[in-house]
Amino acid sequence: MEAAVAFSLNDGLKAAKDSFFDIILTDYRLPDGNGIDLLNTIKRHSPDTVVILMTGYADIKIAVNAIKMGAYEYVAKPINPDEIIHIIKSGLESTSKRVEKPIQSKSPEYIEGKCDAAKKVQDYINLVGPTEMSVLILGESGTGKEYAARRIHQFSKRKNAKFVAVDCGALPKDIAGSELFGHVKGSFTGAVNDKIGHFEEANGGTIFLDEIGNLSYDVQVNLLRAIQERKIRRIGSTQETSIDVRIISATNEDLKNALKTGEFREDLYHRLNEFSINLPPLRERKEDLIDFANFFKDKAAQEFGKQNIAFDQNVIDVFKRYEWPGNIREMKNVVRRAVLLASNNIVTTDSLPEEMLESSLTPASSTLGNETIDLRSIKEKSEQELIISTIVKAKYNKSQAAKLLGIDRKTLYNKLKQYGIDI
Ligand SMILES: Nc1ncnc2c1ncn2[C@@H]1O[C@H](COP(=O)(O)OP(=O)(O)OP(=O)(O)O)[C@@H](O)[C@H]1O
Repeated sequence: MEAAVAFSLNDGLKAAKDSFFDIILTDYRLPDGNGIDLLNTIKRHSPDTVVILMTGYADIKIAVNAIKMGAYEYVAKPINPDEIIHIIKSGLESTSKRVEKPIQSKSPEYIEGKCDAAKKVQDYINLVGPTEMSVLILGESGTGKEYAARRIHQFSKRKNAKFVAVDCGALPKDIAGSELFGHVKGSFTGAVNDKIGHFEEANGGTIFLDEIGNLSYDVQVNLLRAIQERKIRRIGSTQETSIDVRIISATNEDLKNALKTGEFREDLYHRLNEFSINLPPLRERKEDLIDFANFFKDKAAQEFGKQNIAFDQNVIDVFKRYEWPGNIREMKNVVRRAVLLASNNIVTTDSLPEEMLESSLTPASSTLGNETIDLRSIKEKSEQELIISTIVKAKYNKSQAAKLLGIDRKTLYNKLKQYGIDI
């Protein structure tokens, strides 16, 4: 296998135009653009190329978005060689599987959760599943909207028919209509064959439209017609085909604004939203956090052939304090990576991204708000920050941290208590 190196977005795109790449590793920040620009162009011209995005912590939200736009994986810096090799291998395997894999995939294992919000979600899924209602699932990125949609499908009479998931956010605008409704040969440049769309493919089953906020106005019009008339017309065709598809859609943005500005059609919104379900972010699912962590740990252990892996208590503490902006998906990635890196069967904070440790340690008292800042509070604030960064540096070993700070262990504990730092 050959590798090519490019140092800018333009050089990378040029190389990708000249030859086919199985896999592309790109930084998010490039001198003349960013990795998302690269991803967009690559996915358009070469959908089978696996794209892996490398990113610093501050870009994690962008990275989560990148996954939705078709990136195979994102890797937080600093890059660990074992980890990147593993990801490249599984990325390459995924392309070879993709060729023969039908779009409908078998239902993944599902954690219901026991916190109140999760129980409510489960009750709603049980209730609405067997009906024919269109369901709109709301929730931040990575909260499990697609998983919930599959669950609804499983609880429906359509469970033996197809569940077709379409990420509307990843559909290039100019081909979205053809992807959803199909086209006939010659209807536009590039339409070299007749093609059935996702709606026809899902006939008799359920279609899951993720990121509906991204659908262009034209596609919204066609979608509304498909719902109202239960018929679709392939692009370039005069013939209509009857379809019987249940629609579940999802969005992680507040559509209210798009409705107000007219970017999203209100009539379509009401058709899609006969019933809505709100998925809570992971940071609000404290009771379920450890169940998820253990679930992903066991899965990763199985994947990497490791046995009896356990979390160190400090890891659990960090998990509980961290905000999880990428929600369940982020946890899955963090745990999978940590299990891969774990030595001696214990996942320690050494295997967590450093930035995650730091951000989970910000003490509540560091937000000084609009209070008058006096010399004492400034001194105390820098003392707190120094204590925290030293504890992180000492990998949570408090004796070591005390030594580095030039104080004894007891004084360190007193300071932690005084500042309310719970490590
Ligand atoms: N209830 C669950 N049980 C087990 N794993 C889950 C559950 N919910 C989500 N996950 C895991 O989290 C990942 C992200 O879930 P999913 O793709 O459903 O999120 P999403 O909200 O649709 O994300 P996006 O907004 O980015 O499309 C899944 O791949 C799965 O591994």
